[in-house]
Amino acid sequence: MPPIISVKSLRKQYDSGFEALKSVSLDIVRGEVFALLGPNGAGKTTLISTICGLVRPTAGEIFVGGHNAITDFRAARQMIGLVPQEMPTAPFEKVIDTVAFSRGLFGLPSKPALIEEILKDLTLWDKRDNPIMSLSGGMKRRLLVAKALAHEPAVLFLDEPTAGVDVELRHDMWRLVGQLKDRGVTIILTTHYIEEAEEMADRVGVINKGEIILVEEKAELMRKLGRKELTLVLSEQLGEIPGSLAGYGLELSEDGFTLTYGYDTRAERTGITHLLTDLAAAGIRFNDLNTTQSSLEDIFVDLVKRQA
Ligand SMILES: Nc1ncnc2c1ncn2[C@@H]1O[C@H](COP(=O)(O)OP(=O)(O)OP(=O)(O)O)[C@@H](O)[C@H]1O
Repeated sequence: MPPIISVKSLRKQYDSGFEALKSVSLDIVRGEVFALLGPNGAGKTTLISTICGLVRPTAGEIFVGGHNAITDFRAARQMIGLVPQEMPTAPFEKVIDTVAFSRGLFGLPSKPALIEEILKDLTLWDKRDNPIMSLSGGMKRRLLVAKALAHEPAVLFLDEPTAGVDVELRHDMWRLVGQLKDRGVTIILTTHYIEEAEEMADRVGVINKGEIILVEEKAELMRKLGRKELTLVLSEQLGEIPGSLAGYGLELSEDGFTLTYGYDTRAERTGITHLLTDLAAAGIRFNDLNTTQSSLEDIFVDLVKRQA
């Protein structure tokens, strides 16, 4: 199946001369949830804004559902719903009117049953006749999603959907993304919260300094780069790691009471049995042990650091 979005050698140089995107190429698979991760200033918003036609690229091509987003802007834009980070100001407008208006902007006939369904899905139906300014922060966020869905887009962009919201709303957003995906909507979200990508994404792309440095299935990424750590809490303080254990690459904590052993989760032989035998031979005893697996967060920080 052809990708629903295809970005080819996209460059964006702002008028200041700053190059925010350096030859970015990326395909988005129909129906997937794609999380775009990157530190502040990496180019996430620039990339999204360029695909959505809000920022003009300096070079490169963008196709949305096969439509060239530059020469056939209207057809491409029609397929996209964009949930921005902030509410455009129309404080006195009624909730239901603003959502209906968003649909009208695309020149589509009104469809009250659809607007009702969207507002109900987003638990805003009871507030439909209230002015926007009377909504709580969380409701305003949901209203932004409702507006973006009003013209029945095939692709939904969520720019930092849960920045600065409480835990409950964050989980609501995650559930909502799941429901939309089930209905076949392709979702692209930017986030600083790795936990969010870990929770929702099928694939993860990492952007840093205007370049996509990695695109991978989330599960594959965690399998490939994931490391496990075995931590041993020692019974007695250890001054230094004995020479007989030098080959394991152990780390001794400053207080001399914790030994950490990192191993590759893919390795067939992790060496733990040998390590424990060698520890016993060296007379090192421990009271407790635990293992931890590196999270997507560790992997991400490591990747970005490597490129610094
Ligand atoms: N209109 C502009 N003119 C000049 N430079 C800009 C403009 N907009 C963005 N930039 C620069 O381009 C770079 C990428 O910005 P962008 O907003 O795309 O990053 P981001 O990854 O979305 O960051 P954040 O996570 O902080 O939102 C930044 O260095 C930013 O200062």
